[in-house]
Amino acid sequence: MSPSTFEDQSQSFLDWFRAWPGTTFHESIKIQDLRERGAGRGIVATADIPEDTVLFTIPRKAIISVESSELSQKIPEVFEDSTTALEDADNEADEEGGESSVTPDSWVSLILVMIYEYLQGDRSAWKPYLNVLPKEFNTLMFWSEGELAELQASAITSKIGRDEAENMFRAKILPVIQAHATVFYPEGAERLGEEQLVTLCHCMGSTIMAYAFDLENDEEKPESEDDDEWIEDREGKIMMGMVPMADILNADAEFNAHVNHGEDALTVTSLRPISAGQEILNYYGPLANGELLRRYGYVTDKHSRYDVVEISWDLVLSVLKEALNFDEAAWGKVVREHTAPCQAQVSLNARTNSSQIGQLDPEEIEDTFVLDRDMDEPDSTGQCHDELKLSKLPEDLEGQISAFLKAVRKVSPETVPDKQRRNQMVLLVMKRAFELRASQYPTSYVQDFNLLSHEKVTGRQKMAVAVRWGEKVLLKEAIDFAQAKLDEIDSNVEQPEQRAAKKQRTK
Ligand SMILES: C[S@@+](CC[C@H](N)C(=O)[O-])C[C@H]1O[C@@H](n2cnc3c(N)ncnc32)[C@H](O)[C@@H]1O
Repeated sequence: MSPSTFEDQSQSFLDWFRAWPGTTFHESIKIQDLRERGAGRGIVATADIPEDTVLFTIPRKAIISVESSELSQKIPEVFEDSTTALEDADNEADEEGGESSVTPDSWVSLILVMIYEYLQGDRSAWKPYLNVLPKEFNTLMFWSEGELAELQASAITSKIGRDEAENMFRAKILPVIQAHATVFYPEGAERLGEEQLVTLCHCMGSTIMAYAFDLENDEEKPESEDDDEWIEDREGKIMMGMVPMADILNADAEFNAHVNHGEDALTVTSLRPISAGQEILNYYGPLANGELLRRYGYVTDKHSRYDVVEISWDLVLSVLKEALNFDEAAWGKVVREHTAPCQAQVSLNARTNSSQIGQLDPEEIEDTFVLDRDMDEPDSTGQCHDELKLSKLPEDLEGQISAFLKAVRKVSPETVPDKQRRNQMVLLVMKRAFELRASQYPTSYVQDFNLLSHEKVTGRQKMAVAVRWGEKVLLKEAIDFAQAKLDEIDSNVEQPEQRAAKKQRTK
């Protein structure tokens, strides 16, 4: 019988883990209930731990993957190369949120394996581990319309892809399960209906998104084709797996442990001394809070260093249009000058020359720009040292506005008389675009700050406010930064009276 309480499940999972040949679990760590702060289970130090200590070891055999699950032996044709039913021509499977380094096949394969193991119930070798995997998720895929609305103008709402994921499940997962029902369902087990299967696919897809690892080959070993069993021998298709215990670790943008991929086992080691009571933390990468929420269903203060705001070129164009105040004919001419690969470009026959005169191939025009702080990643001990501050504006945006103003100069030389004025206009346009972008969020920076600092919001709403507030902080920094640059230009520009005084002195 399955253990019923949270603690019993943790204990039975730990006992099961220890029973695998080759596992280790350091005596100074324990699995802890962290639900009070919304972090599920985690692993905490019970005594001081020195740097470079092996905290636990997971033999590769204990990992759930296409290699280890008996499913791939029962229906090998499904997991075989090229002719397989999983072959993905249109990359739809990636919509569940897969990394670009991980092919859709890896996702589909692991979802199938996880569904198979789940349906086996007590017969699965991983049952105690499956028991501690989540049944409910805070990832954006599971938020209601009302909850998503709390994210306001954050671009993360356009990246959830629930429908695309569902289409992929129906196209690639359900047919395999239905065609091999006798394999997937143990004898006498109740068959799931289509909607139940889709729900199960969502559950497994989201578990994989938040828990699975890319199974790297042994880091020390040179790559060789023969014994490279952990990397599929298809281009860039890294195998994914569910790694028991490594995925009980929570994570943050500053962390103290690292998962090493060895030949026969994965080991988790401390990157620096860890004091008794401290949580052992892994690292998911330099993710903005919006992205962390989408993939993992939580946010942290430390991840706000990687926050991003998307700025659309359409918004920037609207600022340019308002600022230039051209009539429609002149505006149309500028837009054509800016974008069309016109005669001048053809005769110049060189991209550098064409961009010098403000012309860009329509395909070169960026639709969206990303504003971020371009912060360094943590050092080798998992710590960050740089100051949380925006230190430059998006260069690609600056370049595209500048190219546009060169086109303006061609149509109306007096509007952009020289380089200095152009630089000033670029900054004015960026600043205005950032202000307009901030105004797309219905609440202000200050209102959100009050909601958070006075604990007026909880749960999903609190996480949504943290995401949108972080984006507003970034926009405010960008507005202030552009203004400081404008002030700098102003203080360097000689006023007519200064020029006259200088002339007088040199007489
Ligand atoms: C790999 S699992 C870690 C173990 C997980 N806490 C559990 O109970 O199974 C990743 C999930 O843990 C949670 N998590 C990880 N790091 C967290 C953190 N710093 N704060 C809150 N929740 C966190 C999120 O729900 C995330 O999707």
